[in-house]
Amino acid sequence: MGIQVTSEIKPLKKVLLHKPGEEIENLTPEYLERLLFDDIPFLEVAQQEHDAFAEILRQNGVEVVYLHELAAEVIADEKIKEEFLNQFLDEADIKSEEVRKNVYDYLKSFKSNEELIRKTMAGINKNELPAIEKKSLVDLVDDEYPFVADPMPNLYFTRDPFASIGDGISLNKMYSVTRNRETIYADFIFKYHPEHKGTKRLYNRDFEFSIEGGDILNISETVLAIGISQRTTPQAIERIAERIFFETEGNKIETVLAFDIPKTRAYMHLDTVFTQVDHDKFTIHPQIEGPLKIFELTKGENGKVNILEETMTLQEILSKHLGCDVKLIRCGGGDYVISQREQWNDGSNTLCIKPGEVVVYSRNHVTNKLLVENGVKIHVIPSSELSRGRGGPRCMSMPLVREL
Ligand SMILES: NC(=[NH2+])NCCC[C@H](N)C(=O)O
Repeated sequence: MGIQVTSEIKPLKKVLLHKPGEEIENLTPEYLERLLFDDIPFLEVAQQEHDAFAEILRQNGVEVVYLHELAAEVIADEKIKEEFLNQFLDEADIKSEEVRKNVYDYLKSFKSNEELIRKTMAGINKNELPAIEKKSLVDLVDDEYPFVADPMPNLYFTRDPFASIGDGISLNKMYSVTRNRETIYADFIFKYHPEHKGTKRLYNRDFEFSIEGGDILNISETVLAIGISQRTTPQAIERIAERIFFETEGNKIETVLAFDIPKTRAYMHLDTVFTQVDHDKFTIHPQIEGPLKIFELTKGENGKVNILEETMTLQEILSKHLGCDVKLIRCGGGDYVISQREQWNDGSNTLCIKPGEVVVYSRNHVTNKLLVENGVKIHVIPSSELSRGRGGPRCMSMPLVREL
């Protein structure tokens, strides 16, 4: 079936996850900020929490597939493996030819493709490779830095490197250098995996401007919402609208709604400030109620995208495009301290698995109680360690198939 996602809430059938691995143990205080973490999770517990997340999904009829497994299946073909290794090495920012050669030999020595993929994700420490004789200036200067290839600790946020839209994907150009390498895996899966090759690309990783999956919400079959955020640029949104309206076939989307949101870490993606939990209900960051600046992009004449600017409250804009009176549930109930705390721990980032049923983090107990009071069924997962990466259940999942 490939990709089939036309909503945020219709019953989830198949989802892509990544269980955090050794990449988390390669975080050190010095590089936390650049790697977009605020703390170092305890891996063993993070993995237990992640397993609990996957188990709840399975118990609710969702097929769970893992990123490293799909990628390993792709590189079972020797020619594709070669291409993958070269791509990985090209983008790993390896400073010298000799080191590159050593990394290549090292990766080639892995017997298991899953372990090989895991290694590319985990990062490669200098001490895993044979020592080189330091001849070039760069080898001599670069002595302190521990890695020859950086870890990719944000991989467990599978929501961001690509996004399912209808029967296609947006293969994203990421905002940060550290996350841009994550999109190599999806690139190969959508190029070569038997179940996914040939999937329509509404955006591509070699396009110029950044866009991330956390900003992309399938409001309905015909309306796609995208945040103009710290991570996603207005240029990328206009480009994806052109691709949808004029350059690719079979799309049902008639309106791309661009939401102008603050460009700060607490608001990093659109899904950090609101997520849909039922036909007519959303959880939100209380400070996003608006009025907000919204841009409606629609198909115009002669290959031009029409843009209509409006100022509306979040309640008005969502009601208008869903065709019903939408209720907004405030994260933390709107109390300043509680909402700041719970939103920071992704209290408004829930994963809807069917209308009115969501997966939430245990630590956001005030918001969770409010959801229940509002008739939403919650599936609670442990959250001490996973939450340290600043992403919640929606960020940690990429739906591949939802019921139509
Ligand atoms: N869709 C999301 N909200 N993703 C959250 C990603 C968090 C990750 N540490 C980052 O900064 O990129």
